[in-house]
Amino acid sequence: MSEILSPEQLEAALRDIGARRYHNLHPFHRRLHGGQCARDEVRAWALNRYCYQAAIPIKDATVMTRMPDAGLRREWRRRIVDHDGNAPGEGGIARWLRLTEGLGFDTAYVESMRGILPATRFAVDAYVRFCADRSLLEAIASSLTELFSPQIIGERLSGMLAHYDFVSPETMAYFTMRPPQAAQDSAFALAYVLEHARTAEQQQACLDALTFKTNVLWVQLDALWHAYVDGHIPPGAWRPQTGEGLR
Ligand SMILES: O=C(O)c1cc(C(=O)O)c2c(n1)C(=O)C(=O)c1cc(C(=O)O)[nH]c1-2
Repeated sequence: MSEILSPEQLEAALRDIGARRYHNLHPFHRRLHGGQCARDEVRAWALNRYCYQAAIPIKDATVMTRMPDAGLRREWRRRIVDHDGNAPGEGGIARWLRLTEGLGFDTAYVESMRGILPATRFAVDAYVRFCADRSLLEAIASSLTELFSPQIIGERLSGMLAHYDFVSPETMAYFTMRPPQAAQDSAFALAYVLEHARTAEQQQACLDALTFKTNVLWVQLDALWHAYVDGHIPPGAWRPQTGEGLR
């Protein structure tokens, strides 16, 4: 049986997973941030990523149903408001739609999710299901990829604004708002995991949950590359050549 890690060792092991497996290492992100993506590749990325964004508050509502403690729910519900806002047109999802709109998409088409890659759907569904089926501790640990997101978002914002004339600070506003929210959310989730993962089994389950989540993010980029860089677009997914979904 493996040894129980100290909180410091557990944190180091979690951060090591990020260093080795987070999607900033994926070649699609290098291409996106480095300015090598064609406009349709950026469009495909934003379209597919909408599916992830739209599922996050559903995931967080699912996590909240597992929380017996009002204090914990009060903390967690902020995540839902961050994405949904308190009124139409506010919040992260609305800001994401400003990006897809700025890239030329019809918003109703994006919201319909008709053109989403099957792998995106499967990965996103797997994340929501994971948070429904596993322990609360594992569900919270699976959100810890957000420890690593402020850095990638910073690289994305500066890289994309420098390289692409079809995005602007206004259409990329999602990424200006997100890092402080992610830092606050992940600090809370990390403190929770370090406090509650006491046995070696629980600690290993948290490490596995974070590994699972890095895979959720990674396969979405694999699928984008296969479809839109290599040109193997699956049946039913968005086809740039047809003008489908574009205004
Ligand atoms: O742009 C990114 O690379 C990135 C990564 C992640 C992540 O690491 O899961 C999230 C986000 N963005 C994000 O915007 C977001 O709202 C978010 C919520 C969560 C989560 O697991 O609860 N991850 C992420």
